[in-house]
Amino acid sequence: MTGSITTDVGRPASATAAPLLEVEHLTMRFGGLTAIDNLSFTARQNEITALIGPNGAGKTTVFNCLTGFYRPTAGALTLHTATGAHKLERMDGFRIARAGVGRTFQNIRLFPSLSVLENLLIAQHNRLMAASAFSVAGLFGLPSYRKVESEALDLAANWLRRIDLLDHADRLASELPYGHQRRLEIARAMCTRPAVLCLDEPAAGLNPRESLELNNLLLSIRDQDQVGLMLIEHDMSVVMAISDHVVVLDYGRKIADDRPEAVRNDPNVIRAYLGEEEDEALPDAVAADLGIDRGTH
Ligand SMILES: Nc1ncnc2c1ncn2[C@@H]1O[C@H](COP(=O)(O)OP(=O)(O)OP(=O)(O)O)[C@@H](O)[C@H]1O
Repeated sequence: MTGSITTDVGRPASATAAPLLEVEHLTMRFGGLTAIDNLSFTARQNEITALIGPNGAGKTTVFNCLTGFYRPTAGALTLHTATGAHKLERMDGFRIARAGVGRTFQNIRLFPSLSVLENLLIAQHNRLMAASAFSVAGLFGLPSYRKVESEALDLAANWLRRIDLLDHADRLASELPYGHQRRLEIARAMCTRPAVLCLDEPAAGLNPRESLELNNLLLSIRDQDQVGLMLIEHDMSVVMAISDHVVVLDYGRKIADDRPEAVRNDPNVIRAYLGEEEDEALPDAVAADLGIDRGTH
Protein backbone atom coordinates (compact mmCIF):
# COMPACT_ATOMS: atom_id res chain seq x y z
CA MET A 1 0.00 0.00 0.00
CA THR A 2 1.56 3.27 -1.04
CA GLY A 3 -1.21 5.79 -0.29
CA SER A 4 -0.88 7.71 2.97
CA ILE A 5 -3.40 7.02 5.74
CA THR A 6 -4.95 10.17 7.13
CA THR A 7 -8.64 9.50 7.72
CA ASP A 8 -10.06 9.68 11.23
CA VAL A 9 -13.42 7.92 10.81
CA GLY A 10 -16.28 9.76 12.45
CA ARG A 11 -14.58 13.18 12.59
CA PRO A 12 -16.57 15.85 10.80
CA ALA A 13 -14.83 17.29 7.75
CA SER A 14 -15.44 20.88 8.77
CA ALA A 15 -16.57 22.46 11.98
CA THR A 16 -16.75 25.97 10.54
CA ALA A 17 -19.93 26.15 8.43
CA ALA A 18 -23.30 25.92 10.21
CA PRO A 19 -25.01 22.51 10.29
CA LEU A 20 -27.67 22.25 7.61
CA LEU A 21 -28.72 18.63 7.74
CA GLU A 22 -28.09 16.37 10.71
CA VAL A 23 -28.46 12.64 10.24
CA GLU A 24 -28.46 10.88 13.62
CA HIS A 25 -28.48 7.11 14.09
CA LEU A 26 -30.42 6.54 10.87
CA THR A 27 -31.46 2.90 10.41
CA MET A 28 -33.53 1.51 7.54
CA ARG A 29 -34.54 -2.14 7.41
CA PHE A 30 -36.36 -3.96 4.65
CA GLY A 31 -37.59 -7.18 6.26
CA GLY A 32 -34.41 -8.96 7.35
CA LEU A 33 -32.09 -6.67 5.37
CA THR A 34 -30.51 -3.71 7.17
CA ALA A 35 -29.84 -1.27 4.30
CA ILE A 36 -28.73 1.58 6.61
CA ASP A 37 -27.22 0.77 9.96
CA ASN A 38 -27.00 3.49 12.66
CA LEU A 39 -25.67 6.17 10.28
CA SER A 40 -24.77 9.63 11.61
CA PHE A 41 -23.20 12.58 9.78
CA THR A 42 -23.71 16.32 9.34
CA ALA A 43 -23.98 18.18 6.02
CA ARG A 44 -23.15 21.89 6.33
CA GLN A 45 -24.32 25.12 4.77
CA ASN A 46 -22.58 26.07 1.53
CA GLU A 47 -20.72 22.78 1.30
CA ILE A 48 -20.88 19.86 -1.10
CA THR A 49 -21.21 16.61 0.84
CA ALA A 50 -20.65 13.48 -1.23
CA LEU A 51 -22.14 10.13 -0.25
CA ILE A 52 -20.10 7.35 -1.86
CA GLY A 53 -19.72 3.60 -1.57
CA PRO A 54 -19.98 0.38 -3.56
CA ASN A 55 -23.17 -0.70 -5.32
CA GLY A 56 -25.84 -1.56 -2.78
CA ALA A 57 -24.08 0.31 0.05
CA GLY A 58 -27.28 2.23 0.86
CA LYS A 59 -26.70 5.65 -0.73
CA THR A 60 -30.03 5.95 -2.53
CA THR A 61 -31.82 4.60 0.54
CA VAL A 62 -30.39 7.54 2.53
CA PHE A 63 -31.78 9.95 -0.10
CA ASN A 64 -35.12 8.13 -0.02
CA CYS A 65 -35.29 8.59 3.76
CA LEU A 66 -34.29 12.27 3.48
CA THR A 67 -36.97 12.98 0.88
CA GLY A 68 -39.83 11.04 2.46
CA PHE A 69 -39.93 8.15 -0.03
CA TYR A 70 -39.16 5.87 2.90
CA ARG A 71 -40.01 6.36 6.57
CA PRO A 72 -36.85 5.40 8.50
CA THR A 73 -36.99 2.43 10.84
CA ALA A 74 -35.12 4.52 13.44
CA GLY A 75 -33.11 7.70 13.77
CA ALA A 76 -33.51 11.46 13.39
CA LEU A 77 -33.11 13.67 10.30
CA THR A 78 -33.06 17.39 11.09
CA LEU A 79 -32.98 20.15 8.48
CA HIS A 80 -32.01 23.59 9.80
CA THR A 81 -33.37 26.51 7.78
CA ALA A 82 -34.33 30.13 8.39
CA THR A 83 -37.80 28.89 9.38
CA GLY A 84 -36.47 26.57 12.09
CA ALA A 85 -35.44 22.96 12.68
CA HIS A 86 -37.52 20.51 10.63
CA LYS A 87 -37.75 16.90 11.82
CA LEU A 88 -37.85 15.16 8.45
CA GLU A 89 -38.28 11.64 9.77
CA ARG A 90 -41.80 12.59 10.89
CA MET A 91 -42.87 14.26 7.64
CA ASP A 92 -44.26 13.09 4.29
CA GLY A 93 -42.54 13.89 0.98
CA PHE A 94 -44.70 16.92 0.25
CA ARG A 95 -43.94 18.60 3.56
CA ILE A 96 -40.26 17.69 3.29
CA ALA A 97 -40.09 19.42 -0.10
CA ARG A 98 -41.80 22.49 1.37
CA ALA A 99 -39.34 22.47 4.28
CA GLY A 100 -36.51 22.83 1.76
CA VAL A 101 -35.23 19.48 0.49
CA GLY A 102 -34.84 19.37 -3.30
CA ARG A 103 -33.86 16.30 -5.31
CA THR A 104 -32.78 15.01 -8.69
CA PHE A 105 -32.91 11.34 -9.67
CA GLN A 106 -30.55 8.77 -11.21
CA ASN A 107 -32.88 8.65 -14.21
CA ILE A 108 -33.86 12.08 -15.48
CA ARG A 109 -37.43 12.94 -14.47
CA LEU A 110 -38.36 16.02 -16.47
CA PHE A 111 -41.77 16.52 -18.05
CA PRO A 112 -40.75 15.49 -21.59
CA SER A 113 -43.77 16.92 -23.38
CA LEU A 114 -43.53 20.33 -21.69
CA SER A 115 -41.18 23.05 -22.84
CA VAL A 116 -37.93 23.85 -21.09
CA LEU A 117 -39.51 27.01 -19.61
CA GLU A 118 -42.66 25.16 -18.54
CA ASN A 119 -40.55 22.63 -16.66
CA LEU A 120 -39.08 25.47 -14.60
CA LEU A 121 -42.49 27.07 -14.00
CA ILE A 122 -44.23 23.87 -12.99
CA ALA A 123 -41.54 23.39 -10.35
CA GLN A 124 -42.93 26.56 -8.76
CA HIS A 125 -46.53 25.39 -8.93
CA ASN A 126 -47.01 25.07 -5.15
CA ARG A 127 -45.89 28.64 -4.51
CA LEU A 128 -48.09 29.95 -7.34
CA MET A 129 -51.14 28.06 -6.12
CA ALA A 130 -50.63 29.29 -2.56
CA ALA A 131 -50.50 32.88 -3.91
CA SER A 132 -53.79 32.29 -5.73
CA ALA A 133 -55.39 31.19 -2.46
CA PHE A 134 -56.15 27.96 -4.40
CA SER A 135 -59.03 29.67 -6.26
CA VAL A 136 -59.76 30.55 -9.86
CA ALA A 137 -60.71 34.04 -8.71
CA GLY A 138 -57.25 34.32 -7.16
CA LEU A 139 -55.58 33.26 -10.41
CA PHE A 140 -57.18 36.17 -12.24
CA GLY A 141 -57.74 38.78 -9.56
CA LEU A 142 -55.25 38.70 -6.72
CA PRO A 143 -52.33 41.14 -6.97
CA SER A 144 -50.34 38.76 -4.75
CA TYR A 145 -50.70 36.08 -7.46
CA ARG A 146 -49.48 38.45 -10.20
CA LYS A 147 -46.45 39.37 -8.09
CA VAL A 148 -45.54 35.73 -7.43
CA GLU A 149 -46.19 34.85 -11.08
CA SER A 150 -43.78 37.56 -12.20
CA GLU A 151 -41.18 36.36 -9.65
CA ALA A 152 -41.61 32.79 -10.95
CA LEU A 153 -40.89 33.92 -14.51
CA ASP A 154 -37.85 35.91 -13.35
CA LEU A 155 -36.50 32.92 -11.43
CA ALA A 156 -37.01 30.62 -14.44
CA ALA A 157 -35.31 33.10 -16.79
CA ASN A 158 -32.44 33.52 -14.36
CA TRP A 159 -31.88 29.75 -14.26
CA LEU A 160 -32.16 29.47 -18.04
CA ARG A 161 -29.33 32.00 -18.28
CA ARG A 162 -27.23 30.20 -15.69
CA ILE A 163 -27.52 26.82 -17.44
CA ASP A 164 -27.10 28.47 -20.82
CA LEU A 165 -30.49 27.35 -22.17
CA LEU A 166 -32.25 30.71 -22.59
CA ASP A 167 -32.23 30.25 -26.37
CA HIS A 168 -33.88 26.83 -25.93
CA ALA A 169 -36.69 27.96 -23.58
CA ASP A 170 -39.50 27.02 -25.98
CA ARG A 171 -38.14 23.62 -27.04
CA LEU A 172 -39.63 20.46 -25.61
CA ALA A 173 -37.51 19.14 -22.75
CA SER A 174 -37.33 15.78 -24.53
CA GLU A 175 -35.67 17.42 -27.56
CA LEU A 176 -32.64 18.58 -25.59
CA PRO A 177 -29.37 16.64 -25.69
CA TYR A 178 -28.84 14.46 -22.62
CA GLY A 179 -26.27 16.76 -20.96
CA HIS A 180 -28.65 19.74 -21.31
CA GLN A 181 -31.46 17.72 -19.76
CA ARG A 182 -29.25 16.97 -16.76
CA ARG A 183 -28.58 20.71 -16.26
CA LEU A 184 -32.27 21.51 -16.73
CA GLU A 185 -33.19 19.00 -14.06
CA ILE A 186 -30.84 20.69 -11.60
CA ALA A 187 -32.31 24.11 -12.51
CA ARG A 188 -35.81 22.70 -12.06
CA ALA A 189 -34.89 21.47 -8.58
CA MET A 190 -33.35 24.88 -7.77
CA CYS A 191 -36.62 26.59 -8.80
CA THR A 192 -38.25 24.89 -5.80
CA ARG A 193 -35.92 27.12 -3.68
CA PRO A 194 -34.37 24.28 -1.65
CA ALA A 195 -32.12 24.72 1.38
CA VAL A 196 -30.44 21.42 0.55
CA LEU A 197 -30.28 19.84 -2.89
CA CYS A 198 -29.82 16.05 -3.11
CA LEU A 199 -28.31 14.97 -6.44
CA ASP A 200 -28.36 11.27 -7.32
CA GLU A 201 -25.53 10.54 -9.77
CA PRO A 202 -25.73 13.82 -11.69
CA ALA A 203 -22.63 13.03 -13.78
CA ALA A 204 -23.90 9.65 -15.01
CA GLY A 205 -23.75 9.45 -18.79
CA LEU A 206 -22.01 12.80 -19.28
CA ASN A 207 -18.98 13.21 -21.52
CA PRO A 208 -15.86 14.90 -20.03
CA ARG A 209 -16.82 18.39 -21.27
CA GLU A 210 -20.36 18.09 -19.91
CA SER A 211 -19.00 16.71 -16.66
CA LEU A 212 -16.75 19.77 -16.29
CA GLU A 213 -19.72 22.08 -16.97
CA LEU A 214 -21.69 20.20 -14.33
CA ASN A 215 -18.87 20.64 -11.79
CA ASN A 216 -18.86 24.39 -12.45
CA LEU A 217 -22.66 24.58 -12.11
CA LEU A 218 -22.63 22.74 -8.78
CA LEU A 219 -19.77 24.89 -7.44
CA SER A 220 -21.65 28.04 -8.50
CA ILE A 221 -24.76 26.83 -6.65
CA ARG A 222 -22.68 26.16 -3.56
CA ASP A 223 -21.03 29.58 -3.71
CA GLN A 224 -23.92 31.81 -4.84
CA ASP A 225 -27.20 30.30 -3.69
CA GLN A 226 -27.14 29.67 0.08
CA VAL A 227 -27.72 26.01 -0.64
CA GLY A 228 -25.97 22.92 0.68
CA LEU A 229 -25.52 20.08 -1.79
CA MET A 230 -25.59 16.35 -1.16
CA LEU A 231 -24.17 14.26 -3.93
CA ILE A 232 -24.31 10.55 -4.70
CA GLU A 233 -21.70 9.95 -7.36
CA HIS A 234 -19.75 6.99 -8.70
CA ASP A 235 -17.39 9.16 -10.77
CA MET A 236 -14.56 9.67 -8.30
CA SER A 237 -12.98 12.41 -10.40
CA VAL A 238 -16.16 14.49 -9.86
CA VAL A 239 -16.27 13.65 -6.15
CA MET A 240 -12.62 14.58 -5.66
CA ALA A 241 -12.89 17.76 -7.73
CA ILE A 242 -15.87 19.41 -6.06
CA SER A 243 -16.68 17.84 -2.69
CA ASP A 244 -15.88 19.59 0.57
CA HIS A 245 -16.77 16.54 2.61
CA VAL A 246 -17.16 12.85 1.81
CA VAL A 247 -19.14 10.23 3.73
CA VAL A 248 -18.39 6.63 2.73
CA LEU A 249 -20.87 3.80 3.23
CA ASP A 250 -20.27 0.08 3.01
CA TYR A 251 -23.13 -2.38 3.63
CA GLY A 252 -25.13 0.49 5.17
CA ARG A 253 -22.43 1.43 7.69
CA LYS A 254 -20.29 4.57 7.68
CA ILE A 255 -16.62 3.71 7.21
CA ALA A 256 -15.24 7.22 6.60
CA ASP A 257 -16.34 10.85 7.06
CA ASP A 258 -13.74 13.44 6.17
CA ARG A 259 -12.22 15.73 3.54
CA PRO A 260 -11.88 14.15 0.08
CA GLU A 261 -8.09 14.09 0.12
CA ALA A 262 -8.14 12.12 3.38
CA VAL A 263 -10.87 9.72 2.30
CA ARG A 264 -9.25 8.78 -0.98
CA ASN A 265 -6.14 7.49 0.78
CA ASP A 266 -8.03 5.52 3.40
CA PRO A 267 -7.24 1.79 2.98
CA ASN A 268 -10.66 0.83 4.38
CA VAL A 269 -12.32 2.94 1.71
CA ILE A 270 -10.17 1.53 -1.05
CA ARG A 271 -10.83 -2.01 0.11
CA ALA A 272 -14.58 -1.52 0.48
CA TYR A 273 -15.14 0.65 -2.51
CA LEU A 274 -13.16 -1.43 -4.89
CA GLY A 275 -13.56 -4.85 -3.33
CA GLU A 276 -9.84 -5.54 -3.35
CA GLU A 277 -7.39 -6.34 -0.56
CA GLU A 278 -4.36 -4.77 -2.22
CA ASP A 279 -4.07 -1.67 -4.35
CA GLU A 280 -1.70 -3.59 -6.65
CA ALA A 281 -4.81 -5.42 -7.86
CA LEU A 282 -6.66 -2.23 -8.73
CA PRO A 283 -7.08 -1.20 -12.32
CA ASP A 284 -4.68 1.64 -13.18
CA ALA A 285 -7.48 4.08 -14.03
CA VAL A 286 -9.18 3.51 -10.67
CA ALA A 287 -5.93 3.88 -8.74
CA ALA A 288 -5.24 7.13 -10.59
CA ASP A 289 -8.67 8.49 -9.69
CA LEU A 290 -8.03 7.69 -6.05
CA GLY A 291 -4.63 9.38 -6.26
CA ILE A 292 -2.60 6.28 -5.36
CA ASP A 293 1.08 6.59 -6.26
CA ARG A 294 2.23 3.30 -7.80
CA GLY A 295 5.61 4.51 -8.95
CA THR A 296 7.56 2.97 -6.07
CA HIS A 297 6.41 -0.64 -6.56
N1 LIG B 1 -37.55 -0.91 -1.35
C1 LIG B 1 -36.63 -1.81 -1.05
N2 LIG B 1 -36.97 -3.06 -0.66
C2 LIG B 1 -36.05 -3.99 -0.35
N3 LIG B 1 -34.71 -3.76 -0.39
C3 LIG B 1 -34.31 -2.55 -0.78
C4 LIG B 1 -35.24 -1.51 -1.14
N4 LIG B 1 -34.52 -0.41 -1.48
C5 LIG B 1 -33.24 -0.73 -1.37
N5 LIG B 1 -33.10 -2.02 -0.94
C6 LIG B 1 -31.85 -2.74 -0.67
O1 LIG B 1 -31.08 -1.91 0.18
C7 LIG B 1 -29.70 -2.01 -0.15
C8 LIG B 1 -29.15 -0.63 -0.45
O2 LIG B 1 -29.69 -0.21 -1.71
P1 LIG B 1 -29.41 1.23 -2.32
O3 LIG B 1 -30.15 1.32 -3.61
O4 LIG B 1 -29.68 2.24 -1.29
O5 LIG B 1 -27.84 1.16 -2.57
P2 LIG B 1 -26.92 2.21 -3.38
O6 LIG B 1 -25.70 2.43 -2.57
O7 LIG B 1 -27.71 3.40 -3.75
O8 LIG B 1 -26.58 1.34 -4.67
P3 LIG B 1 -26.23 1.81 -6.18
O9 LIG B 1 -24.90 2.47 -6.12
O10 LIG B 1 -26.18 0.50 -6.92
O11 LIG B 1 -27.35 2.71 -6.65
C9 LIG B 1 -29.58 -2.98 -1.30
O12 LIG B 1 -29.30 -4.26 -0.80
C10 LIG B 1 -30.98 -2.94 -1.92
O13 LIG B 1 -31.29 -4.15 -2.56
